[in-house]
Amino acid sequence: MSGNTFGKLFCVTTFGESHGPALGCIVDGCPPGLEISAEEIQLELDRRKPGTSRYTTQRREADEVKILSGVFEGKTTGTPIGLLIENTDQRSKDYANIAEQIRPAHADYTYWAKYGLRDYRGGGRSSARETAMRVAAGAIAKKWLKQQLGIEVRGYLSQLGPIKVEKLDWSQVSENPFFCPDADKVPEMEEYMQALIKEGDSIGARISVHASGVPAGLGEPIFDRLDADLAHALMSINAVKGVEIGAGFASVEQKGTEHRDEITVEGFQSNNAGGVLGGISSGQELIAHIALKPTSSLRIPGRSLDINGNPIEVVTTGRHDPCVGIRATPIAEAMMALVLMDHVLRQRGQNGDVAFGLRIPAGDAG
Ligand SMILES: Cc1cc2nc3c(=O)[nH]c(=O)nc-3n(C[C@H](O)[C@H](O)[C@H](O)COP(=O)(O)O)c2cc1C
Ligand SMILES: C=C(O[C@@H]1CC(C(=O)O)=C[C@@H](OP(=O)(O)O)[C@H]1O)C(=O)O
Repeated sequence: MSGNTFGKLFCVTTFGESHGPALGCIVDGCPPGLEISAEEIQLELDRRKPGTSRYTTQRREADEVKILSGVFEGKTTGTPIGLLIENTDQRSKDYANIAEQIRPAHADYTYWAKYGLRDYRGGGRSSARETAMRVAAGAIAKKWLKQQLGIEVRGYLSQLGPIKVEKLDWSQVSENPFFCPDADKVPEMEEYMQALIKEGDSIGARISVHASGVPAGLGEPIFDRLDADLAHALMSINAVKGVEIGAGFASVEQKGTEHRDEITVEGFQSNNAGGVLGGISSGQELIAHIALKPTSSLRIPGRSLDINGNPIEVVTTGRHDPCVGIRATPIAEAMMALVLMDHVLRQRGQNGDVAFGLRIPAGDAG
């Protein structure tokens, strides 16, 4: 298997390269009867697409999605859903000069080592352009989760380089190109990015994703723990170098009395667990964070080798995101939604829709 499919009962396979004619995916396992339209999927794709602000890659793609199969008279039929997006603004000639060069920190070297050839036009298959299809599939999962269980998956930019976001106002997230939930931080981010773009350098970022309305009991106890599947899904996004669930690495400095989420009749009093205990959802908000590395394609010269091992100085042309994290929020949301839908279907398959045992309120902590 070539590792292009994600999920067990709800599976997504993607195909396509950044500069090929099109990108596509097959979404398999979606139950019949879900009302879904290309327009609804488009709304999610428009949140991710390139070229929408001066702080992202200037490649202009409409990312217009076509539904090829699996939907009849506006409803899913239960058969594979085929989705397609045509590439329209490739400008592959911009990459001719790096066809035989290895960009440090991109996938050029490892694709060459594994396959002995690579599509150098843009990042080829390794370009995050592929994530458009994950967002399209995620739109289906989001709609189904909301309709079936009232689950809502939302994300935001929680840090851009040195700028940390402390305030979480969900109404602000869609009001700025950064997905920043604190309006007061936006001017600082703009100023930071303008200086960075002038320099020609790039920067890392942190994205946080929450799912509300997740019932207790989703997940598996051992290998396919909900948190393990979530970490897998989020780590599979290009440029992700770290995943945290709940308190994550801050747990290292916590004492047990601080970390344990105490329970009263009102519910959980905190959410350090991030909504998962023993690999199974606790009914609290499911919370994850990801660290994205700075973009590797830079116009500032850097030392490297060509594919024959000769020392070179790489200068990358083409159109690139100065901070890939700025566009990663819808992708992280999509991956969380895909995991949740898969686990809801698995729970129903094994246990029916029955809620067993005590239900503890999520509490104010989420
Ligand atoms: C939304 C998004 C946009 C990206 N844009 C670029 C880009 O414009 N240029 C680039 O070199 N890398 C970009 N990347 C990162 C590369 O896709 C990634 O570094 C590459 O696939 C190598 O994989 P790795 O970083 O996960 O090891 C982007 C990643 C994401 C998630
Ligand atoms: C086109 C998109 O972003 C691209 C992600 C990307 C990369 O290396 O990941 C590199 C750039 O494109 P190319 O593949 O042409 O080098 C970005 O513009 C997109 O997200 O739709």
